[in-house]
Amino acid sequence: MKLETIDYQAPDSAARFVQSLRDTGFGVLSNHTIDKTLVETIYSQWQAFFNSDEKQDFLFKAETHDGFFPASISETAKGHSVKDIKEYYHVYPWGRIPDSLRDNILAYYQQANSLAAELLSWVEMHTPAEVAINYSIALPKMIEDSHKTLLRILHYPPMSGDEEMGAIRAAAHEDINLLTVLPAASEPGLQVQTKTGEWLDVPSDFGNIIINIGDMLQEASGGYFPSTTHRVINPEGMDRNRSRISLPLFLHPKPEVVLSDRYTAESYLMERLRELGVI
Ligand SMILES: O=C(O)CCC(=O)C(=O)O
Ligand SMILES: [Fe+2]
Repeated sequence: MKLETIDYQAPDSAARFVQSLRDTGFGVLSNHTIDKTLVETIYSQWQAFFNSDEKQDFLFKAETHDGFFPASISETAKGHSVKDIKEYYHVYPWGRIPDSLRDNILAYYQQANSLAAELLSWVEMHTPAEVAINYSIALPKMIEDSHKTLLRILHYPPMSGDEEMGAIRAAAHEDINLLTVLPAASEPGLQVQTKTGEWLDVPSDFGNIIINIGDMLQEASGGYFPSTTHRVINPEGMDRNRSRISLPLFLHPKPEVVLSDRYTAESYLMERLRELGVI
């Protein structure tokens, strides 16, 4: 298995992109619509925010899940017992955002959300009829005006040397949502698991956009589109002293959207959050 980078502007990009999602759960796009300078500015602004004490004024609210999640309460991946080495901030357009960071991060949210809607229409277009018949509504419609789509700014701090045994930046997991869109992070480390169990580096050239399938699309497509396991490994050598910032947008349908005979988006999300121990 190989993850090749697909030129978003190429004539056959939609077909190649959807084939890549189908084969690996991942797709990597170059030459896309997201403003790279904006991403760079966001990385440096949020690095400064995570380095400051201001983050403590934005501690997440348990009822709404917007705001800052410190490393001490950050996630333990499903099936794992050791916490990930990360802290993060949840941005929703309706949620709390520090004033000085608001304009850029919301501009990014809009850009990533529109690209994601287009990519979902590519997925819809290249879904075989016998699978598409089970989509309760068109995939791009599922996320239209959704208040649930979440932009997470992740900060993986430099390694201190006293991390818990076995802890890594992000333990192996699958995403819960429909699709995840993220710009290649400020440092490498993201890996995807192949069908035969090996770990493959996701190309991390700055400027590329990485897209992966989440469990909700797997559920809605009756398993046709696989939600693949991925993780973020710890840096080695001199890179241990470096932080890593990444910016995944998790596309979530409106709560009432029917995913399958078994689940709506809301019932699916609640079940998964309970398993994660975050509600
Ligand atoms: O930091 C990354 O590159 C990926 C993070 C991730 O997989 C997640 O937050 O679900
Ligand atoms: Fe993930």
